Amino acid sequence: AGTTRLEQRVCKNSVMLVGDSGVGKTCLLVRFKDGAFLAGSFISTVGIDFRNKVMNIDRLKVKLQIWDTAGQERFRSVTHAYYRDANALLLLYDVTNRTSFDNIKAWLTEIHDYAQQDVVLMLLGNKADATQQRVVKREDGERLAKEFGVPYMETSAKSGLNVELSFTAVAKELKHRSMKEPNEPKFKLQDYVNKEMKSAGCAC
Ligand SMILES: Nc1nc2c(ncn2[C@@H]2O[C@H](COP(=O)(O)OP(=O)(O)OP(=O)(O)O)[C@@H](O)[C@H]2O)c(=O)[nH]1
Repeated sequence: AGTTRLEQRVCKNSVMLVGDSGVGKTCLLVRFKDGAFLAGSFISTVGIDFRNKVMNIDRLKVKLQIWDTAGQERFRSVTHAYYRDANALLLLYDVTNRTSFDNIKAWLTEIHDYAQQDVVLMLLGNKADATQQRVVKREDGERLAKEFGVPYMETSAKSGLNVELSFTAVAKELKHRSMKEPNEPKFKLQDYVNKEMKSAGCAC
């Protein structure tokens, strides 16, 4: 008695997906939650929506409440209100859309203005499967991420590339922050992601 069994502890967190309209936020969430890709016509998110997912991280249940925001400008005031409750943000651009990449700096300003100072943040270059239409090089994404000190990787909601990994990395960081075991080394999100991609033999 008195000892908390690690498996029974639940760590609850809110993760928010942000980025321009059409970058693939809804598709990324659906791929992560249901393992499927929403092919066909593009239905823009209205306002905000959320889905829950429980992940097992180092024998601990990490409950993620994932908020899918509308990228369209006209819903910006709605999403602003949700930033302060977010523990983590996945900021997406579309590698086939230069404007969505150029807008990342504006998104970072918005995050700075509205989100918690210590929010876990990761930049994702989505639609990495679309090699023919690609206009933003991986190196450009890497450079930008480095400039702002944000972990980064490319994803594809269509092929599933790095989708699980991006959410796992964020969940691990959140778990480490809230329930660090004594003598546990500090978790470095970018190092974890790099290691996982390397062991998966990812050429990206
Ligand atoms: N090739 C490819 N297409 C994708 C990918 N992810 C999303 N798409 C397509 O991009 C379009 C927009 O996807 P959504 O997920 O609805 O975009 P969103 O960011 O949620 O857009 P808003 O709700 O308006 O903010 C859809 O036509 C998707 O099929 C991907 O990884 N690869």
